[in-house]
Amino acid sequence: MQLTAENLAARRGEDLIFVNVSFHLTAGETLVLTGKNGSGKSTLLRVAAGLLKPEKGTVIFRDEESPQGRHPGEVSHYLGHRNAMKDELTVAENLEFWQSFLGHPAAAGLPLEDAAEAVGLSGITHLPFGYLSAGQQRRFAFAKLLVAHRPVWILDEPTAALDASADRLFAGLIETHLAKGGIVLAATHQPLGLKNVHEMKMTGFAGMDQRVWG
Ligand SMILES: Nc1ncnc2c1ncn2[C@@H]1O[C@H](COP(=O)(O)OP(=O)(O)OP(=O)(O)O)[C@@H](O)[C@H]1O
Repeated sequence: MQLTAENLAARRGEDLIFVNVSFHLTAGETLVLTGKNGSGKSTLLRVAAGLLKPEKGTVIFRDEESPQGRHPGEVSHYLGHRNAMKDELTVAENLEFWQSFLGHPAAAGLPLEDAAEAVGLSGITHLPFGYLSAGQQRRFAFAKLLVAHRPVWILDEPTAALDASADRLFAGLIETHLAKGGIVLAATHQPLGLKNVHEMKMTGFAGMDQRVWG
């Protein structure tokens, strides 16, 4: 399994945000994007998730099922700054929606209550999402990644609004995903405590600088 980006460039409005961004990740690998506010981290993640068209370049996912390659958006979970949950629906209804929308019967995820337990919040999935605290909401947004299996996780500031125990819990869930051969592409200002992580420091239009972080 591999995720490859070649010479990506992206524009927001009139401005080119970055050019010549390339990376190659195989099963079990993580790329963390760092860089100051506005340097293009979210923009690159949105391009990888297929939510934004690149100005130039390609990003392709390949595995045994699709040796010719497919867009990673088809096989990714995207956790953005927002939680992508409806306040009026219960947690269970939200997760059921994502399970059927993102799920692939051949590679089922966890049952809802198991996913809730995995993020440390069993027993409250009957509550409307809007009743929950910011940290609880973020934990359930993360549970979305567990109810349907997808090999690539694209995470934009996954630990925003979380306490230290949730940071560790998310790091553990990410480690488990990587140990099973998953791929992670994440933007974060906080180290996630992962090992052997590649770092790409976004520097805006000037390009980027690649090194190992961990
Ligand atoms: N829809 C848009 N139209 C025009 N410019 C935009 C749009 N969305 C983002 N930008 C600009 O693109 C640049 C990159 O934004 P991006 O959100 O990718 O940065 P970031 O590195 O993720 O920042 P942060 O650390 O603050 O989350 C910023 O200068 C931002 O103002």
